[in-house]
Amino acid sequence: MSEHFPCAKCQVPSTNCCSKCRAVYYCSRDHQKADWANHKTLCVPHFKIEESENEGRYLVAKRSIKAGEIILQEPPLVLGPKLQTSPLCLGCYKPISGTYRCSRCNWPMCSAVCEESDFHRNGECQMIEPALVANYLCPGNINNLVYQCITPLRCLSLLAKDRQVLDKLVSHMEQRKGTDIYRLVEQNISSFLRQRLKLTQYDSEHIQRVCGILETNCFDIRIQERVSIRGLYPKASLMNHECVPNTRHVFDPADFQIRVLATRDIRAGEKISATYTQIFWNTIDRRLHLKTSKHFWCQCSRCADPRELGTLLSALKCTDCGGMIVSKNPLDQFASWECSGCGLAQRVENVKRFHDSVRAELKQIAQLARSRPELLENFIATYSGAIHPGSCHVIEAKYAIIQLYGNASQLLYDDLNEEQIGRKLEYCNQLLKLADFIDPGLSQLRGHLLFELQSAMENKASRSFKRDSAQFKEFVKKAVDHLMASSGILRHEIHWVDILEQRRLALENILKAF
Ligand SMILES: C[S@@+](CC[C@H](N)C(=O)[O-])C[C@H]1O[C@@H](n2cnc3c(N)ncnc32)[C@H](O)[C@@H]1O
Repeated sequence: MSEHFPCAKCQVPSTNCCSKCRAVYYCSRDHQKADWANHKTLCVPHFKIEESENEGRYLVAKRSIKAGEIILQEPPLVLGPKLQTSPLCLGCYKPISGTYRCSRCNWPMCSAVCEESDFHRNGECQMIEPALVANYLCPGNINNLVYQCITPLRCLSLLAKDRQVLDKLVSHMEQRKGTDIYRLVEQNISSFLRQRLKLTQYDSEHIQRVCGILETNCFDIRIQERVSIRGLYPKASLMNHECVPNTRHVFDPADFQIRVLATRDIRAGEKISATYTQIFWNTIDRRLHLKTSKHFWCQCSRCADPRELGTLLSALKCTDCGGMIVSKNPLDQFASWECSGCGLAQRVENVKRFHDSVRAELKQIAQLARSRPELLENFIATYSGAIHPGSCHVIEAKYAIIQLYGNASQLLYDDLNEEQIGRKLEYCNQLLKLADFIDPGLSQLRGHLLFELQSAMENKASRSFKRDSAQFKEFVKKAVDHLMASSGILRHEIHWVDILEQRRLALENILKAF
């Protein structure tokens, strides 16, 4: 995962950077010391922590940051299973086979190496009696609910210094009281820890606070398809939300360090932000999700603009005049909607109901799409007319097609016809234009879209090989350009490194053969 940059003193490729500013690299401590006289005037950290009444603490750029720069990198404070999880190893977090158990506490794990992992050894392993573990985790009948307790237990067992960092994170205790999640924590975690596992030293209020901190501040970390865990990070968890974020983050699979990267140039004084929602969701859905899960109403520039920065993701088509119906004030969840052409008014409840029904339809179709992709294509055709081609629902359907065509079994490039490949290319280009407004620069979304564009373009080239050699060469060159742009973004993610290299070699060979 570590990238190499030239040592500021001798230019030898190095992976160790100045821990204060992270802007320069050194091959050794000696060279770092020798360069200090030069470097000290330039050594300014990327960010500082500020605080406001409305937003709590947040990160602000202390100096200008270039797109692609690493803003911060740090190990997790706490790591563990999510509230909803299938049984997994508490060391490496891969699904367990059930044949190995920790020699000290009896939890199902993968191996002796996993049972020595720090979070397990210093957390639940010390706190739960092996006999009790056996009760709830008998082979072949593992009670998944027990896994909900692991990450809170790890928080409760932190050493004093780390506990101080944890305690400063927001828990939203007051807002959570009386909610479903509060009741769930009471039943499944607090009572379980105190009554079944006899951990009576922790009162219910304390356990609730820890669970609130986890819900508010955790990052989702993907382990493999359909398996993810959660992690708290002392500084990265202080990034506030914006619906057009200026960072993305990646996790090192070896030690789960987070690395936060600037996706575009950030000016000194600008907030350093992440997104807590799905990027294609419309304004109503994003704001409601943030209010229910993170307890704030987003007021960012994308939310405040009825036309969503010109993308019209949320807009509906007026059935009277064909104009666009948008909210009169998106920051007021009760405000009515109005057609910009004829002034026709719509109650917000009707708009929500319509969006909900279209979303439910798409969800159903998406489950069948691997075997029946034409359902997605029909959905796109229908709602491009009934709403408009840039509606959030149409965009999500197009993104689903991009991911299926050329990747899913039965829908590999050899299974597709030229029209289908043409549509994948068209959708990639449309979504890249959209990304320039809502997730610009070196975002993961743009990285994925460019990668998909590259593969579809290469396939188009292969198909034109016999027909038109000039066109073939032009398509391959385009594919190479898209691959380079995609590599510039995705090379930070370890599972992409080999894939990108394979594609590079494949395209190089195609060009050589030509
Ligand atoms: C992961 S924490 C971020 C750090 C937090 N601000 C703090 O003081 O510790 C998420 C919480 O920060 C606040 N927050 C994040 N983004 C915000 C925004 N754009 N506007 C208002 N509050 C925000 C909300 O209280 C949210 O639940």
